[in-house]
Amino acid sequence: MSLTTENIKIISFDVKDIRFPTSLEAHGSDAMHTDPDYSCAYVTIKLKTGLEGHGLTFTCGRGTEIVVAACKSLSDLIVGQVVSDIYKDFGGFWRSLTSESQLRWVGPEKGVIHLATAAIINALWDLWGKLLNKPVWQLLADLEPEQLVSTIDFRYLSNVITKEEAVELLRRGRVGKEERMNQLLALGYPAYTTQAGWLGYSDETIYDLANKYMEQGFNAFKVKVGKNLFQDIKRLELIRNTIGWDRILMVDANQIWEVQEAIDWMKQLSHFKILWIEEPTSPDDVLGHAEIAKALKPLGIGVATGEMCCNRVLFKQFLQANALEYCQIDSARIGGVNEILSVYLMCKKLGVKVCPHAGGVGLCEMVQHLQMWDYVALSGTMDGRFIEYVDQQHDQFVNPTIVENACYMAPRTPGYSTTLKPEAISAYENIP
Ligand SMILES: C[C@H](O)[C@@H](O)CC(=O)C(=O)O
Ligand SMILES: [Mg+2]
Repeated sequence: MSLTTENIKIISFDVKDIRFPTSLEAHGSDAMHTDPDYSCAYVTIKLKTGLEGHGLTFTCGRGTEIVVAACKSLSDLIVGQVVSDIYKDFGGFWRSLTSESQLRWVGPEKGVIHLATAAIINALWDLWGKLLNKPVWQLLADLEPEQLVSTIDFRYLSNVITKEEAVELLRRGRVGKEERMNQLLALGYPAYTTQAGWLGYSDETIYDLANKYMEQGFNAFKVKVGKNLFQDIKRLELIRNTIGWDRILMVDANQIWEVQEAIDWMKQLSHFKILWIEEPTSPDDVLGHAEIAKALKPLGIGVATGEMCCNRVLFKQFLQANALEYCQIDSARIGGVNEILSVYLMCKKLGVKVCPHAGGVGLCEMVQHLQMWDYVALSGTMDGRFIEYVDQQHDQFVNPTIVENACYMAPRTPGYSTTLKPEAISAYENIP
């Protein structure tokens, strides 16, 4: 497709409420979300030619209908657009969604309206990949630095990163790109798994799943904590006895603690050799995270957060305040790919590792593209980084993630890997 000559209009917009009953077996459960039904608002954007882009934002069941309503409210801004005009000034188009003069009042750039933006923007990236016949990671890696930067709205970021600096980082990131691309295609990108560590799982299930994933080559495991200290200690004893002490272990509290409580709790768990504590407290509490990070650093425990960080500005503050060591971008939150790119660029500039969040439906499918682009064309390294892997609902997607030897294999099919199978939609659509 030529970006300048193509004159195809978007003719329709559809959004569906899809819910998988994962709570029945406690999949995805944590200290705060005790019974998640992995769900999504699933957007389809159709061109006059019949080509469709699909995008989604992850939800936990109830409430998906609110995100669906927000997607519908934004749809007037999409239908009738010439698609090449969007990609010519994707940053400007992104701003037209997030700064719509009346809708912005119900955000701005946060909550349900921003989740809806993510679903729509993700669909547009899927469509762009399909138009150019490239998987999104490769599309991103092939964009000229100026073109990639033009997809980003830098408003509110200039005290940390400017467009010019971003272009420069991307130019430098290109050195050795071909070699890294070949390595990625041959070996994939390392993953860790949370699938053995959901809070609602029995000891037997944790033991069996930890063994299963070790047999598949996994060397890094994440376990949920935070409900009961005694039970956490028992669970971590079980997991360490199973995986040994050479494998990597992370824990995730999903925002349950007060700041001091987080510090005290983690001191009781520190002898389990924990790489990071994830979401120890409110996802909005930048200074609280900074306090926790400072207190736990001498124990060798880093702070990870980001899956519920609402936008690039909050990420900026976390980075400015040294409040996180591991940045966990979430592909279906903030305003989709465009805004996430700005977070990667800030992390690159400030030397922070990105380890994407993927506990949810479709998140593994999407984040792999972002992290692979980062490796090939920005950070140029996998050191100390891995992508979360959760074994949920992959079979519902037309192009599911492929994980071999605990590594995500690079997607080869065009788009963002976000197309659900028609039979998944008909079986799991929630029709009120
Ligand atoms: C509700 C989700 O399953 C959440 O627990 C995922 C998460 O925190 C993670 O994967 O990390
Ligand atoms: Mg988490």
